[in-house]
Amino acid sequence: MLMSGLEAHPDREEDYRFLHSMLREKKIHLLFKIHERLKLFKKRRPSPAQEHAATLVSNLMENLIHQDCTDEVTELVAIMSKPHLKSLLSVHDAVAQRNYEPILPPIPDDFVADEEDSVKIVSLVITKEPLGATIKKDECTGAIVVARILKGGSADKSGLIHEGDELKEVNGVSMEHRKPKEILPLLARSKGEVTFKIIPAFHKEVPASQRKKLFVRALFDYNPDEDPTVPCKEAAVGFKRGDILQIVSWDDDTWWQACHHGDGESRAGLIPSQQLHERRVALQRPRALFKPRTPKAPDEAQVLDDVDYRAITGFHIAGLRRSFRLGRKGSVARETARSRRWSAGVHSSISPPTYIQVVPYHKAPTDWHRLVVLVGPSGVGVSELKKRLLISDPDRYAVTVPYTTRERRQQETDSVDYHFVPLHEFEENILHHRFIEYGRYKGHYYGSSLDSVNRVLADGKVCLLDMHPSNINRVCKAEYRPFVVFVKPPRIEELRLTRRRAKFICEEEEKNPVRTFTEEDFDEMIDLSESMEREYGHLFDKVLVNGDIAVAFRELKAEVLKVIEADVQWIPTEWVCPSPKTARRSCSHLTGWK
Ligand SMILES: Nc1ncnc2c1ncn2[C@@H]1O[C@H](COP(=O)(O)OP(=O)(O)OP(=O)(O)O)[C@@H](O)[C@H]1O
Repeated sequence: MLMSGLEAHPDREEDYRFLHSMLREKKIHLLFKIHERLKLFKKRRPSPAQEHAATLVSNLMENLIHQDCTDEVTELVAIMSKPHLKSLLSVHDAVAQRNYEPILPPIPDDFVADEEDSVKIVSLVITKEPLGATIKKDECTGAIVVARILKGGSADKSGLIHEGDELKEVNGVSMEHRKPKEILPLLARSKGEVTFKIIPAFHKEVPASQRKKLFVRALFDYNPDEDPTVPCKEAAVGFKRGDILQIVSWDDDTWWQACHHGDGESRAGLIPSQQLHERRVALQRPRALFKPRTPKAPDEAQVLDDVDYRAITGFHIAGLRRSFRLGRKGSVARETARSRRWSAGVHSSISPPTYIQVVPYHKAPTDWHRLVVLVGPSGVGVSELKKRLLISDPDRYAVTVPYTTRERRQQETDSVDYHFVPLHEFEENILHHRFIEYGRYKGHYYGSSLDSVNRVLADGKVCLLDMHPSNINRVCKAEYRPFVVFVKPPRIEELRLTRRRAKFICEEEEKNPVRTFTEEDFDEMIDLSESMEREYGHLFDKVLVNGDIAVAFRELKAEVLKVIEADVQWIPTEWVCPSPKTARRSCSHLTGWK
C-alpha cells in the first residue's frame, strides 16, 4: 500500500529517499511485517491492545509518508525492538512461510500405481546428533532394512522410520545390490538433510505411556570398544558393574537398548542382552575353569557334612566374633572343597551375573539402616575391615553376638562374647529358622541369628555382618536391604607383598592358632575368591580389592556411608514383590521379559 502510494507520487523524491533509508533499518522492516499482520487482525475481532497497535502502525505509515516521525513512531520502534518480540515475529514468519520444511524431491515418474501406496519419502534434517539407526541386509530378500531404531535418536524422534522398513534409496542413490557398509559413507556425505525412499514395514506403535519402565543394575562391566561383535560401536552404551540402567527396548534377543539412569534426555544405545552375555560367558568358562588339581584323600572333610561346611569358627576379639563363613579349614579339607568346587564349576549350569531388575526404594526416616554384609575367602581381611569400621565410629556401627552351645570359658562374658545357650534351645532355633548361619565345630554348635541382627538395627545402628555368600538370601528382604561387599584379594604379587607381616588366625582350639600365610594359603584364597565370584557374583553390590589395607578401608567406609545415607536406594524388585518360583536373589527372573 505504502509503495503504491509512493509510486503514485513520483515527484516526492525526498519522501522516497527517507523511506528507503528507513527500510534499510531492520526495525522498519519489522514494522512493515507487523503492519501487514495487524491488517489481518482488524479483519477478525481485535483485542483493545491489538487495535491500539494497529492504530500506531497506521499512524506511523502515514507519518513515514509525510516525513513526520512522531512519538508514536518512537513508541512503536521501542516495542518492536524488544528481542523476544523480534524472535517471535521471525519464528512466526518462518512458520507462516513454511520455510522450515525441506524441499522434497519430486515423486519419480516411474512409480507403478500399486507401489505408490507402499513407498514413502522421508527427509530428515541432519544435526550434530547421530541418526540413531542401524541397518542390515535381509538374508532372504537381499534388501537393506532398518535393523534398529535407537530410542531418543533423530530417527526415533522423527517417528517416520521404523525397524523393518526397507530402504530403497538414500539421497537418490538406489540401495539395490548394496552392502550396509557402503551406505554409511552416503549418510556421512549428506549435509543438512538426508532423504530416504522407504517401503514401510508393518508395525504397531506402542504409546510411550504404555511402555513399561524397567530398571536394572548391571552386574558386569561392558566396554563397547573392546567388543568386536557390537553391530555399531557408536550406537552402543558402555557401563560398569553396579550402574543403574533403564531398559527401553528388550525386543531383540541379542541387543537390548538402554540408557544410564538419570540421563533421561539422552538417547538409548545398544547393550548386550542377558541371553547374549550368558552365552559369551558360557563359551569362556571352560577355559577359565581348567585348573585341575590332584585332590588329597578326604579325611577331615568327612567330619564336615554338607551343613557343616558353613560352620567353621574361631573368635578372639570380644564383640567381633567371626560368623560362619567357609574358611579356616585344615589343608586337607581345603583341598577337598577345592576339588568339589572345580567339578561343580565344570558341570554346573550356574547363570553368570548379567542384570538384576531393580526398583527405587525411598527411605523413610523411621526405616532401619541397610544391613552391611561382608563376604570373602578366608584370610582376605573381612574381620580386619569390619574391626576398623567399628572402631572408626562405634556410635554408628555395631556387630552381632553369636550363639554357641559350648561351655563358657573363664575370660568370656555371656551376651558379649557369645550367647551361651543349651543344646535343646539351639536346636529349637534351628527348627524355627532363626539362624542366618549355623554349624557344628568340634561337637558344638555356633550360629548367627536374625534376632541379634534385628536388635542391632532396632538400636538405630548399622549392623556389620560377615557370612558365607550362600546364606545371603536369608537376609534378602526389603526390611534389611543388604548391601553386600565382596572382599577380594589383590593379584598374587601384591598379596605376598602386603601380607608379609600378617598373621593367619586358625581355630582357637588348635595347638598353634597363629601362623603366617603360606604360598598355599595365598593360592587357596585366590581360588576361593574366583569361585565365590563366579557362583555368587550376582549377589554382590560392591567388589572391594583388599591390597593396601588403608586404601581398602577408606574405600569401604566411603561407600558404606554413601549407601546408608542415600534417600533413594535401588533394590532388587524381588525384595519388594517376591516371586514364588525364585527363592534367591538372582538374575534368572529377567527371563520372560518379552
Ligand atoms: N590389606 C591387608 N594388608 C595386610 N594385612 C592384612 C590385610 N588385610 C588383612 N590383613 C591381615 O591378614 C590377616 C587375616 O585377616 P582377617 O582375620 O581379617 O581375615 P578374614 O577374612 O576375617 O579371615 P577368616 O575368615 O579366616 O577369619 C590378619 O592378620 C589381618 O590383619
